[in-house]
Amino acid sequence: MECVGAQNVGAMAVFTRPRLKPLVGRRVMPRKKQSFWRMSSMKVKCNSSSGSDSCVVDKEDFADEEDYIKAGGSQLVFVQMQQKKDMDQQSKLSDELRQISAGQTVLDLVVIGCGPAGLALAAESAKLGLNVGLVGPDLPFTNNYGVWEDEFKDLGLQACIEHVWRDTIVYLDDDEPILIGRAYGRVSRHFLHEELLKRCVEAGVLYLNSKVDRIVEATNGQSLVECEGDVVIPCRFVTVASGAASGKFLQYELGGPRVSVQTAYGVEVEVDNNPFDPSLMVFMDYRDYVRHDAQSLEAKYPTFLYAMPMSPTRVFFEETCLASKDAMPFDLLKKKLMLRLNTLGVRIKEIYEEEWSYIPVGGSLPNTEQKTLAFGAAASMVHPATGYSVVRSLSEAPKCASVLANILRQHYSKNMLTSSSIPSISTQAWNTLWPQERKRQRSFFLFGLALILQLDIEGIRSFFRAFFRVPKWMWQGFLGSSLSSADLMLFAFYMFIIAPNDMRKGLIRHLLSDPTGATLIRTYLTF
Ligand SMILES: CC(C)=CCC/C(C)=C/C=C/C(C)=C/C=C/C(C)=C/C=C/C=C(C)/C=C/C=C(C)/C=C/C=C(\C)CCC=C(C)C
Repeated sequence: MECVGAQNVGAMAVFTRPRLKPLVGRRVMPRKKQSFWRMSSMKVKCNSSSGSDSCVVDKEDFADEEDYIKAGGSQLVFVQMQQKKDMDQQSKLSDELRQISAGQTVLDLVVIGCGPAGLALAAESAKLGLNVGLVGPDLPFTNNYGVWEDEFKDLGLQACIEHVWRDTIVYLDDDEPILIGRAYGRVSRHFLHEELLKRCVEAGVLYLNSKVDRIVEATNGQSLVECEGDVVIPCRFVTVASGAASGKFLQYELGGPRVSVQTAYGVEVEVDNNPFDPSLMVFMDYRDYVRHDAQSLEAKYPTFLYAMPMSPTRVFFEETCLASKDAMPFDLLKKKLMLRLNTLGVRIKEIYEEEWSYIPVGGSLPNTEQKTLAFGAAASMVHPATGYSVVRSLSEAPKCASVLANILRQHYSKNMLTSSSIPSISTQAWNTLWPQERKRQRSFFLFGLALILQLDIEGIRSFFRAFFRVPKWMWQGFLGSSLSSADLMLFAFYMFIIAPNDMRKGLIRHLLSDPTGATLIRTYLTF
C-alpha cells in the first residue's frame, strides 16, 4: 500500500473539534524563604472549578537546598484526585499534603499521562495499596473509541458505551457483504473519562496537573520526576503512559521495524439519504466509490470507510488508511470521503464534529533494560495490524499493577533494595509487560502489517476475504491480541488453506524475503 506525504503532527494525535475547555489546576505560590515545616503547615488552597485539580509548591519555597533535601527531596505537593470537592474535603486533603511534603512519603509509583492507559494503571495500582501519583495535563479525551461490545463488557465498562449496533458489516467489493456476527459499540469519551477518573478518586490516586520535563535516576534507587516550575517528585517507579509521543523519556530497541502510520479523517453529520442500515456498524467498506474519477484515487491510496449510523439521519463517517509507510495527507482523506459520500448520494446538512486521527503502528519495543517503565502506546501496546489499543491497555492495567505491587512488596518491605538491584527490578517489570510469548505474538502482527503495506486495493480485498473466512474465534482473537503464539500459527495455516493460489504464493514469498519474516521465524525459535 502506498500512501504519501508525512503530516506535520506529533507521534500520535487524535484531534476532534469542538474541543472542550481543558480542566486546569491552579498553582499556589506560598511565601518565599520559608522553612519546610512552616510551609507544610500553611493553608493550601486549590482550584475547585475543574473536575480534578492540583496545588503545587515550588522549589524556591525552601530557604535553601538543605531544607529541600531534609524534606526528602520532595517539594511536591500532590492533591488527592477528586471530582467534586467541598470545604471538609479540602482540609482532609491538606493533611495528606503535609504528610507528603514532609518527605515521610516517597511515592511508590508515578504515572505520567492522563489518557485511558495512564488513568487505568494509576487506579489499578492504587487499588492494590500502592501510593500512586498521576502527572499530566488534565484534558478531556479527544476521541470516541469504537470497541467490540463483548470486550468492553468484560472490562466492566459497558456503561461507557453510548451506542451499540447488534451486528457489524464489511463490504469488500460489489459482491455480497460479510456480516460478521459481533456487536460493536461506540464508547463515549466523556463517560470513559469520568469512569476512569472515578476509579482513580476512589482508589486514592494523587494528582498533579503539570508537564514533566525530565526523569532523573537518583543514587538511592529512587527516581525523581522533574516537572514544570521546578517541582520534583521522588518515587520508586515511574511509568510513562503519555502515548506514542513519549520518546523523550524512553529508549527503544535499535534496528527494529520502521514505524508506519494509520490515518483517518472523520465527520459526525446530519444527512439526507443515508444508505446504511442504522442497526449495523460498517467496520470496513472497501468498495470503490470513486472509480469514475480520473485514475481512481483508490488505486493509489487504498482506504476504507468506517461508518457508525447513530440514527437514520445522524452518522459518523471516517475515511481510514489502515497503514501506510508515510502518513496519508488529511486533505486527501477528506477529499476521498467527500467524493465517496457524494457518489453514495449522501447530502450533508450539518457537521457536528470533525476528527483527525494519526496513530503510529509497528516500530520497535522499548528497551527493557531502562529503569523507567512504560504502559499503553508508549510501551508499543498498539496492535500493529489494526491500530487498536484502548481495550488492551485497559485489560492489562490490573496485571501490570499487580506485578508492580508484588515487586515493591518483595524488594522494599524486606529492605532488599540496593542500587545494583534497581535495574533487575525494572527488568522484572518489563518482562511481565513484554514476555517472550508477547514478543512472538507481536512479531506475527508486524509480519502481518508489512504484508498489508505491500498490497494494492485488489490484494487487500482478497486478503480480508480470506481473513474473515477463518473461524470466528481466530479472527476475533487476532484483532483482540488474545491468540497465543501457537494459535497464531494455526491461524496462519488456516489463512493459507483458504487463500487463493496467488495469495498463498505471496504469503510464502513474504515469509522468506521480508525482514519481518526472518524476525518472525527467529522469535518463534527463541524460548
Ligand atoms: C479514533 C481512532 C482511535 C481511530 C480511528 C481510525 C479507525 C476508524 C480505525 C479503524 C481500524 C480498523 C477497522 C482496523 C481493522 C483492521 C483489521 C481487520 C486488520 C486485520 C489484519 C489481519 C492480518 C494482518 C492478517 C495476517 C495474516 C498473516 C500474517 C498470515 C500469514 C500466513 C502465512 C505466513 C502462511 C504460512 C503457511 C504455512 C506455513 C503453511
